[in-house]
This record gives sequence, C-alpha cells and structure tokens, in this order.
Amino acid sequence: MLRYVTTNEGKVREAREYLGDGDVEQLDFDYTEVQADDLEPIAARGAREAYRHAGEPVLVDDAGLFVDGFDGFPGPYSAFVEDTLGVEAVQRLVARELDERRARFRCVLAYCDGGEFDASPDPVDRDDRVAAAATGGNRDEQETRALPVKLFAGEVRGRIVEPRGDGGFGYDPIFEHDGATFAEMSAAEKNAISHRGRALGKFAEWFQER
Ligand SMILES: O=P(O)(O)OP(=O)(O)OP(=O)(O)OC[C@H]1O[C@@H](n2cnc3c(O)ncnc32)[C@H](O)[C@@H]1O
Repeated sequence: MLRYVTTNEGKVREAREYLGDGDVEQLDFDYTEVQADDLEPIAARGAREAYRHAGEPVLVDDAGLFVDGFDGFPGPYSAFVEDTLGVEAVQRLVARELDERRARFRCVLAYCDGGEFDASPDPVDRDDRVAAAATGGNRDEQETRALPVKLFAGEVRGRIVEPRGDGGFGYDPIFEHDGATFAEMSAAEKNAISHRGRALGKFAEWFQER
C-alpha cells in the first residue's frame, strides 16, 4: 500500500483515479514546507520526513502554478497565495497587469521507502537555503537527510482566464488548456493531460519495474 502524503483531498482523488482506488491511502501529514524556489527540495524533504513518520512507502505531491509574466509567481508559494489572496484575486491581478497570460502548472512527486534504489540527485544540495537548514543538526536529522528519494516531475502549459467550471480544486477554474479550464474536466480528463497525471505516469512506470 502506498501512502499518498497530502492534506489536499483533490490531489488524492486524482491519484486514486490514476493509480487505482485500492492502491492509494491518504496520509494526512503536514511535513515542513521548507522555503525554496523550486518544488523539488520541498517534495524531497517532505518525503523523507513522511517516511520517518510512517515507516511505510510514501509519495509526497508538491504542486504549484507558475505565471510566466510574473517570473513564476506564485510557484512554490501557491498554497499560501490561495489561502491569503485567493484564486480569483490572482486571476484579476494577471488580467490587470499582464497582456500575456501564459502559465504552467508543475507537480513534483517524491517517493521514499527507506530502501536503496537509483535515487535522484539530492535537490536539497541545489538550494543554498535548504541545504543550510538541513546540514548539521542532530543524528535524527542526519539520518532523515540521508534517505534516498526518487523524484518525478510533470508540467502542463495553459493560460489564466476568468473562472469557469465546478470541478477540480485550487487554481483549476482559472487555468485553461486547449479551450477548457481544468475545473470543466473530469478527474480522468484532467489526469490525461495535467502536470499531476504526467508525474503519476512517470512514477507508475518506474514503480512497476522496481
Ligand atoms: O501540501 P499538501 O498537504 O499536499 O496540500 P496543499 O494544497 O497545500 O498543496 P501544495 O503545497 O502542493 O500547494 C499547491 C497549491 O496549488 C494548488 N494546486 C495544486 N495542484 C493543483 C491542481 O492540480 N489544480 C489546481 N490547483 C492546484 C493547491 O490548491 C495549493 O493552493
């Protein structure tokens, strides 16, 4: 059984739709969201912490909306911005400030099961702030840091539009791809093209071959 580590029911719905109901169990665990410019170090750190907590194979899902004209804002801060400004305010800001409304969604899945495998290069090393916070520390911290993690990234391009649709979650109503917003699609339709669907596809292929 795979523990899908998230507090977000929408993510779990899509993971179950893709991987199968019986294979995914939600682990509602709030790992430390380290400050970083990319999703990779956040997801890797989360997977290590979640594995130490659960003692079973875990998959962490970190995602964000990156608006081209805002240099990728809100990116890794997407959850904070959704909670504070709200999705519709982001859309109004884009409409007011930008002629060019292109954006992309990214999703990074991080897998950890305490075992050895062809682990991804450690993204924590790439980010000075995260590395500084993660070096030193006690033995527990050093053991957590040493756990191998495998990363799978997915991305989809689209544009920011006025909200449409009742499905999905988060920024889905304002993200349009090929004429439809993600909130106008079923979970299966969204998975077929989305950042999460692509990352899940890469993960499933690797996991089956293990
Ligand atoms: O950290 P967890 O517990 O998984 O839950 P979260 O919702 O805080 O997840 P993130 O840190 O990955 O935050 C990503 C933000 O982007 C939003 N988001 C993530 N995936 C999305 C998707 O597929 N469609 C629309 N919005 C999405 C989500 O609602 C958050 O506001």
